[in-house]
This record gives sequence, C-alpha cells and structure tokens, in this order.
Amino acid sequence: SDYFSSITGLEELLKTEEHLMLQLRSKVNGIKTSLQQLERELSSIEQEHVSASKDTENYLTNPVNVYRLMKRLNTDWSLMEGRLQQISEDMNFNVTRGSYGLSFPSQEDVEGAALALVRLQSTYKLDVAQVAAGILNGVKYGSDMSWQDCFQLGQQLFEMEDYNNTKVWIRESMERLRRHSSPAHSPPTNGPDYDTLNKMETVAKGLFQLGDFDTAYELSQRVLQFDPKRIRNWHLGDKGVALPEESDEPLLPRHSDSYSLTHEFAQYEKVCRGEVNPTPRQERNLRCRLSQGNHPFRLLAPLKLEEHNLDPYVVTYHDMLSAQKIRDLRQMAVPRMRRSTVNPLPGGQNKKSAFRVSKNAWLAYESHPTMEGMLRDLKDATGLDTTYCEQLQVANYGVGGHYEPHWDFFRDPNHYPAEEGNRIATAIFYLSDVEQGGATAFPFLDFAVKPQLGNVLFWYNLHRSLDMDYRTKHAGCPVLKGSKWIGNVWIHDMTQTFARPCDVFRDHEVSLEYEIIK
Ligand SMILES: O=C(O)CCC(=O)C(=O)O
Ligand SMILES: [Fe+2]
Repeated sequence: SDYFSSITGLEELLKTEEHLMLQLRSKVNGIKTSLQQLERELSSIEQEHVSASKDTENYLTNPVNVYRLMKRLNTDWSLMEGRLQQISEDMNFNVTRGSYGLSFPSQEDVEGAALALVRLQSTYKLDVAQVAAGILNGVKYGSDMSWQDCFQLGQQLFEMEDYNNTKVWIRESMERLRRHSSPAHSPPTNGPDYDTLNKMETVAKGLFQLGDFDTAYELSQRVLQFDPKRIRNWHLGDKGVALPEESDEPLLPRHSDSYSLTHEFAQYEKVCRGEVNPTPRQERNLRCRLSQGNHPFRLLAPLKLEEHNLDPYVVTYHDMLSAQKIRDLRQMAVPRMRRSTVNPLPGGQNKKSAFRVSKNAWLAYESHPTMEGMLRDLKDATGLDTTYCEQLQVANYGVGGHYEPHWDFFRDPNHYPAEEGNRIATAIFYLSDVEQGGATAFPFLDFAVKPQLGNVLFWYNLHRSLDMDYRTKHAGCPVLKGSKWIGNVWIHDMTQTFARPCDVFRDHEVSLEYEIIK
C-alpha cells in the first residue's frame, strides 16, 4: 500500500503492469493460434458436409465416405470439443491471484491519488478543463483524459463525499462526451459496461439531490442513450422528464478539516502559488554574497550564501552537494523508504496522515562519507556544533505529495532527549529539482524557496533564548510536476552555547502571536 505517496512506489506499479501485459499478450496470442487452427478444421468439415448434402445418395453409397462420416462423428467432433475446452481454459486470467509477488494499489491508494489531484487543483487554482487536457499551468505534459477518465475520477470523489469536486469533474466528463461523441440521439458506438452505467445512474441521482440539475439531467440522458431499458425503473420528474429513482438518504458533504478553512491556510496556498512578494522594505536588507562561513578553507572555496530573511534567519547555501553524491544518497535511501508519519499529540502514536504525503528513510551519518561530509560542511557554514543531530532523513514526494504547515521544533519536551535539547535549526538539502510546485513555503514570512538540486536551505527554529520561534512555520507545497527529493538535517540545541549564545534579553515575544492559527 501507500503507492500514491512517492515516485519510488509508483515504479513498482509500472512493473506490475508490464508483467501483466506480457502475460496477457502471450495468452491472447496462444488463443488466437488455437482459434485459427479450429477455424481451419471447421471449414474443412463444412466443405465436406456441403458436398455431401449436394448429392446425398451418391455420397452415402461410397464406402470411403461412409467411413469418413463415421470417423468424423465418432472422433473428430470430440476432438473439437477438447480443443474448445482447452481454449476456454486458456482464457482464465486472474489478475491478482496469478501474479504472486506483484504490487497492487489498494483502495486507499486510489483514493490518495484522487485526493492528490484535487489538492493540486485547489492549491494551484488549476482549471479542470486544462488538467483534463494534460496541461499544467500552461505547459502541455500528458495526453487528454477521456470522458470515462473524468467520470471515473468524479465518481471516485462522489464516493469520497467530496461533492464540490464531484460536480466539477462530472461536468467536464459530460462536456468531453458531448464534444467527442455523436449527438445524444444517435446510438453510441462503444457504450459503457453495465457496472459503469450503474455508477452513472447513482451519480446522477446524487447530483439531483445536490441541486446540480443540468449535469444530473445530462448524465441520466446519457444513461438512457446507452441503455434505454433502464427507463422502466425511473420515475417522472417535475417537467415530465424521466429520472432515476432518488434515494431517500440525504447527501451531506464530508466535513472538510477546519485548518484548510483558515486565513492562515489561504495565505499558505498563496505563498505556494508565488502570489505574495516580499515588501521592498523586507527585501532591501537581503543580500546574496560569498561567505567564508566558519572555516578558513572557505576563504579559498567561499560559500554562495543567499539571504531570504534576517529575523528569523533563513538562508540558502548554493551548490553544497554534487549531482554524483546526490545520486549515491538517493540510491542508499530507496530500499529503506517508508510512508512518512506525523506525531500530532504528545505521547500519541506516529500516524500516516493526509497532512504529510511522502515517503522517507533515516540514514546514519557514519554509514557513508558523503553524509559525514554534509554534516562537516554544515558545521563549517553555520558554526553550529553537530554532535546532536537526528539521523539524516531522506524524503521523496510524488505528484500531489506535500507537507502542510508545521513547526520542526517539538512543543512537548517528552519528544526529544533532554540531554540533546530541542531542534534549534533545520537544514534541508535539496536532492532534486522540481519542475513545478514543491517549494518550501513560509506562510508567515511571505516567501517560498524553490528546490534546486545541491542547495541547502537553513534556518533557526528557536530564538537565541531557546524559546520556540513560531514565525518559522513552514511547509512543503504540493508537487505539481516532478518528483521532489530532500535530505533533512535537524540540529539540536544542547551543545550550541558558544556557537549561538543567548542575547542579554530574552527575545521571544515577537513570535508569540504566530502560535495561534488564524
Ligand atoms: O518538503 C519541504 O520543503 C519541507 C519539509 C519539512 O518541512 C520537513 O520535513 O520537516
Ligand atoms: Fe519541517
């Protein structure tokens, strides 16, 4: 399960499909050959029979013919029976049972994939007609979706009780059917199967109840066009139009989670879309410069530092990791990747969540020189002591994968070892580019950072006083196109007394107002 949460899983599914394809192809070819043989034998009998019927008397007075007729009926026909039996046995093809060891998506996967699409639609304000045409933000990628594809997605969303999106996709489906097929009154060439017709009927009923009469009417007319007999079980509606019988259960839209309705969430989505720009006053103090960091070697090989924000301090170090090292890292991580979890309540179980859709693996720094080098470079760049770091967390987000706004520090001291302290700083190594979407967004700071292979995004989660800095709330925006890889380094505070000493005054009040969700 969890195939929808990252690209690595999806490759398995392609392999499954390839296996099934090859199997079925060889079956179909085998059946074709047997049928051709059967065809030849049958037509030779037919020929013989025709010539016998033309002159029955002459035929039956010839002993050879008599013998052949006997033999045909006695043996040949039962041979045919056997052949046919064999063919029908060959026709058995059980997709899941006959494919031991193959990966299949679960119902949860299908739902996850539908949710991802809807998430992208709403975060990036995508036009459904464009998405269906395979166009993302003006770039044409895939092929068009058929009316059936759109209907299937709409129907899936209907089952998931996401009625607003149901309407949008069913409308698109009908629009496509109208455009690509014959007019409604002429008989269709290739109609949907019985099961799909049932689903169309159910969704049509639902849309009536939801008040989308036009789409419901069009959908039900299509059902009749494909299967006119169904009208027998329908009733006459208001304007003398036949409608599928309504069910009496009212449709209540699924309770959408309250966070997605907040002003804060709207701001987050804006930042993901790149709709907010830092004010000139904010930007005036920001620089891109060469920095020697905290190590004399960096005089020779200075760091390319880009400041995003000074308080709280958020910066990018450019070109910190070569493409080759990144390839090695990702390779090490792949076999260990598991669905990412979140830990929402103190003492609670880590849980899979729609809040965070990705896969990750934890790797020990000591296990490879590349990772040791990453820590060393971080230390040189920031001056922080790296004695207390969690293992490197490599994460992969597939299309629609995301991580909703959160803080990296732990609010409950039980969540970190007392001798290590809280997560004072985060460094995200970008292990890939992302074609569209997937930025790291800071909704309270009004900017987002686009992943760029080899760069490191670094910030302090805590004030100098080690109080939590609530302004550092951040998120991984949904990936619109591409596959996003990151390596998270979390540095803890216990050994930073000299690296980042506290101020004379406790400086945490500025961030307190950001603790409350607005
Ligand atoms: O994916 C991102 O850009 C952010 C990831 C993140 O915040 C985290 O893993 O804690
Ligand atoms: Fe984070």
